Amino acid sequence: MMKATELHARLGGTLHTLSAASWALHVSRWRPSTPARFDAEWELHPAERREVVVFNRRCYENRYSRAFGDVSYAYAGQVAQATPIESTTACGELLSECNEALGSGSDLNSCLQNWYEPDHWLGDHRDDERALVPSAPVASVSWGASRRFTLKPRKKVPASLEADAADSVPLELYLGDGDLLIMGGSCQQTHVHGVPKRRKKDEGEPGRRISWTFRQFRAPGDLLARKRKR
Ligand SMILES: O=C(O)CCC(=O)C(=O)O
Ligand SMILES: [Fe+2]
Repeated sequence: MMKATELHARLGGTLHTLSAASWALHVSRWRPSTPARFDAEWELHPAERREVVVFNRRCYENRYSRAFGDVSYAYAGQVAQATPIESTTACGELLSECNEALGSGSDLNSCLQNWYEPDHWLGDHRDDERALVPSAPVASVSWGASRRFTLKPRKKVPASLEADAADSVPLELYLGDGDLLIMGGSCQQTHVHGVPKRRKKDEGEPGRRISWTFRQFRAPGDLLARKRKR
């Protein structure tokens, strides 16, 4: 996997150091939308927000979301049924462009697409499902209205991660139309991230936003092999 500094040299943008072993690379206006493409993608949002179980309570997600990829995966207490990624869709195009951007060896293979109305948001969390390849970066592409995106050091990290989490700092970004964000290193172990509720003082006009988050799941056989070892 390419180092952060190499990726930065290749893609430009701003490289943010988050801790001794975590970083985020933000490239503005990497693959911008057009009004027609944005509207067509917006139409694809599921009719209902997903019902999820958080701390044993049923609730609805504060956004629309849909999983794409070859694998169904457990997410916030339920199993999201993933739809295969078609190469002709925006999701498919952006997935191959992200893999190309990350360089040879990159094998992102799944997507969580999110649709946000101006009053939608996403709480702090880590993309740390057990089925993900932990060393693979997480790449996201945003379209539409700019939204605040926050990365915060975890309050407590296990002893095994203390070295990686050394010098942890928070980061706040605005993700605008076409922006690429790559979270790398130990980011999913050292930090939580989220898209907070919009505030009046936030940058930009309130509007709709779509994001695609690309991640790498282990091959199913690999997951089984790991389960057996436990
Ligand atoms: O909408 C975003 O930029 C963040 C999405 C995200 O963190 C996720 O889907 O796990
Ligand atoms: Fe996430």
